[in-house]
Amino acid sequence: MSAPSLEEGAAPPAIEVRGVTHRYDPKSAAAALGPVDLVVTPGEFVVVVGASGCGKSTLLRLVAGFETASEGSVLVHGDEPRPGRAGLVFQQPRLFPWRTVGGNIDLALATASVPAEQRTARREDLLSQVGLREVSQRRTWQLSGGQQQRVAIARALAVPSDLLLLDEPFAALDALTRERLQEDLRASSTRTGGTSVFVTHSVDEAVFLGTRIIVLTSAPGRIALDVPVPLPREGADPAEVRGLPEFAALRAEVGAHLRSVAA
Ligand SMILES: Nc1ncnc2c1ncn2[C@@H]1O[C@H](COP(=O)(O)OP(=O)(O)OP(=O)(O)O)[C@@H](O)[C@H]1O
Repeated sequence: MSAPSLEEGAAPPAIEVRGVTHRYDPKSAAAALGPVDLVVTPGEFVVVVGASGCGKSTLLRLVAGFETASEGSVLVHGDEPRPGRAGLVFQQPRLFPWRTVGGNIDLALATASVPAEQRTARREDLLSQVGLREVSQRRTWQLSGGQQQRVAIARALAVPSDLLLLDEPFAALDALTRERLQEDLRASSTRTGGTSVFVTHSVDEAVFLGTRIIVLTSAPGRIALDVPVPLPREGADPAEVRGLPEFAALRAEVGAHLRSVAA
């Protein structure tokens, strides 16, 4: 028996967006997004930036399986996207306020069919990752905004998924908490090697978090810039990364593109 060729054995892309245009109103000529072509390799951390209303959330919703493209196709690891396939984090944490912090994580673990006997250890591990073990018994409404967002991130990580979709998850946070969560997310995505797509309005955040940055044009969003981020990740000190000349150069390049597509 001959060995499979590389071509046959090659894993499909994490995300494959081909010729996608999306209209929320099928009768309207106005598209919310597209046409867009985008292929994301497993392990990439893609950050999407662009003017308000250009279709960033629409792109995430198509990949999450909440919307079906009006034209073109979207595949996630070679399959049709379906809700529940990817971990999701939104700007508002959307927690269950009547449950404790630990209870929110437990629910996610149960929904993800993690065996009951493994849930406690997994919950404690996730809460440690986001620095919330000491507040496990509190109700979520007793937490600060930053803590609530960390619960939402732990909950997204509770669902074993190789794909994380994040829609402006840090937008409502104070600067210090935002920086701390950016550092946690950068480190955890480097450690786990999962694929992430992250939407933000902050160019700084895009350059710090991403391994690749996509700038969309104004509505309907098309890809105006698609650049790799040439910054160290594994074991890199966040302050040093932010101070590198390459960081400043890319921030200037992405900022200039954003201004030119908004003009
Ligand atoms: N559920 C919906 N029904 C109808 N139109 C929608 C819906 N969601 C978004 N739109 C429209 O689609 C376009 C793109 O919206 P989208 O939320 O994807 O943009 P965005 O880039 O994420 O914006 P922002 O940066 O302001 O969050 C906008 O014109 C918006 O009004």
